[in-house]
Amino acid sequence: MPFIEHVSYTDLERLALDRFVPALLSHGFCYVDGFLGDLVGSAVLDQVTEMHRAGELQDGRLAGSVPGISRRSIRGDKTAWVGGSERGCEAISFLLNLIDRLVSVCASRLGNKAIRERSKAMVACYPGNGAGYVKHVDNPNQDGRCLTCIYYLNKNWNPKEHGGILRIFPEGKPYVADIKPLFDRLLVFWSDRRNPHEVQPSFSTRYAITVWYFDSDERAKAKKRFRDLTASSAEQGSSSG
Ligand SMILES: O=C(O)CCC(=O)Nc1cc2ccccc2cn1
Ligand SMILES: [Mn+2]
Repeated sequence: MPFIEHVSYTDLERLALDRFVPALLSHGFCYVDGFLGDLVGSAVLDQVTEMHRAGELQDGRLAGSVPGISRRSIRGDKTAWVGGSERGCEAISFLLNLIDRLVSVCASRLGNKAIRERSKAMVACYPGNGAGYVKHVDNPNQDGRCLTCIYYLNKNWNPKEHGGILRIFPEGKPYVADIKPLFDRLLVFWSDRRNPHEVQPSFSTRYAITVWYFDSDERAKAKKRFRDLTASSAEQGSSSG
């Protein structure tokens, strides 16, 4: 059996191995431009703008409502959750399939991560009224989310005029990363406390699609903790009831 000189990797695998894996291991985040190309990227944008026009994007929810503080002052996005098989989401589904393949190539090289499942896709729109998203960590308490992947859809975005920068504050690093939400840009970062981030006030309509990939072990433990929590609170309820 002759030694194989080189295994021909697809562009996607090259992207994963040469760009995303090294950057995630050293900086904790990585983004690439031209992920889908203009034609397919524009098809995704058209489907998202149609969802917005059709009123399918609703105010983003907060974990707990804080009396006296408007939700909008914390996060001003409007969102819709998409599985990908809905009618009119074919281009979004293609995007999700590509990100799935990218992450699965990365997963085997990102240490002991068993990344086998993900959330639905969250289509988000900041309406451009100055709303943003205050500094936060996506997964501060081991809920299972391991990687955050955000695909941006904003053509001719000028931060000086439109704001809307995603600022990441990488834990323990002496710098911040200012990321423009540019059309056809894919950003991936660790969802945990390594990457606090904020969306600065946006003054033009700002679209993005986010998916979270789970570490199956952490996810299973989180689900068990939740089951035990609900079981014990139900017991307390019945005993005190
Ligand atoms: O659009 C961007 O550049 C990032 C916005 C962002 O951080 N969104 C976001 C949205 C979330 C929705 C539900 C739960 C947690 C969440 C964490 N982050
Ligand atoms: Mn976030």
